[in-house]
Amino acid sequence: HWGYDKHNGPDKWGESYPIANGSRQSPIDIKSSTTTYDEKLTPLKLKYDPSTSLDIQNNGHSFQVSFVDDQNSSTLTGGPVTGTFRLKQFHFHWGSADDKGSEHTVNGKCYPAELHLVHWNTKYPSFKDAVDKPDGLAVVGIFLKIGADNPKLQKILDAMDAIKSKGKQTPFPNFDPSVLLPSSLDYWTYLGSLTTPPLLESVTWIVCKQSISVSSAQMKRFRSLLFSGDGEKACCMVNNYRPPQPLKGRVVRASFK
Ligand SMILES: NS(=O)(=O)c1ccc2o/c(=N\O)[nH]c2c1
Ligand SMILES: [Zn+2]
Repeated sequence: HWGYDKHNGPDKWGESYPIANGSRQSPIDIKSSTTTYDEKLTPLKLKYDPSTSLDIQNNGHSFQVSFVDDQNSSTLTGGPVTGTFRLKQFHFHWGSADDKGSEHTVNGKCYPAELHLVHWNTKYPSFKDAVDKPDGLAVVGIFLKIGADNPKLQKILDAMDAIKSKGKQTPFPNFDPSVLLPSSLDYWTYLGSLTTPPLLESVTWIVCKQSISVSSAQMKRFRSLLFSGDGEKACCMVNNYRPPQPLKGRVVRASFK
């Protein structure tokens, strides 16, 4: 099964998922000097209802908070997208140390972690129907930068003891993902893919320019999660990020000057 170590990691994914070498793969390095400001880009509108948060789980390659998505209660509209996208889940990617861990990079700079808020296009009946369509998903990426303890992460960190190993899940009610958003929603946007297998080229990426903070101590707690399941040889969940992929002629637009 795919993973992030030498024998099943990103360099090997192409053997089972040939789209790994496709024309719109993610993540990418965002070279700010080659992005183009697009005045037609409207502000991102994120409307989240905390009562839609459901549970938090360790799925063996990250941990994710899932949301009830049978109504337009938590949505993304505006920005580069047309129509209404529903929040399905959010998750993170991080490194084994503070000098790496993000998937997107900015002018070659890595961040210690990256948050992904995953939304699906309601022109399709469900996430499963949307996940393989070229306009199926919109993922908001937010960088985490080392700084002061971020109190907004506390609820997530406190739930980690209950989901230490692969397959563990626990209720996670009344969580408002808005608390994880940076103060400015200026963004870069480009057409890309899922950054994990099946690497489907269905994502409109919306990467925020402004990061949120996380402390080194808080990052250490992310790294205490396990890729492995109970009874398996313990393997720390670290470096669960795909490196930047070729741009292949794509344009990255900026919502800001
Ligand atoms: N890491 S990512 O590109 O945000 C992402 C988002 C949703 C996803 O669903 C997946 N399999 O069903 N992989 C995946 C990756
Ligand atoms: Zn992700």
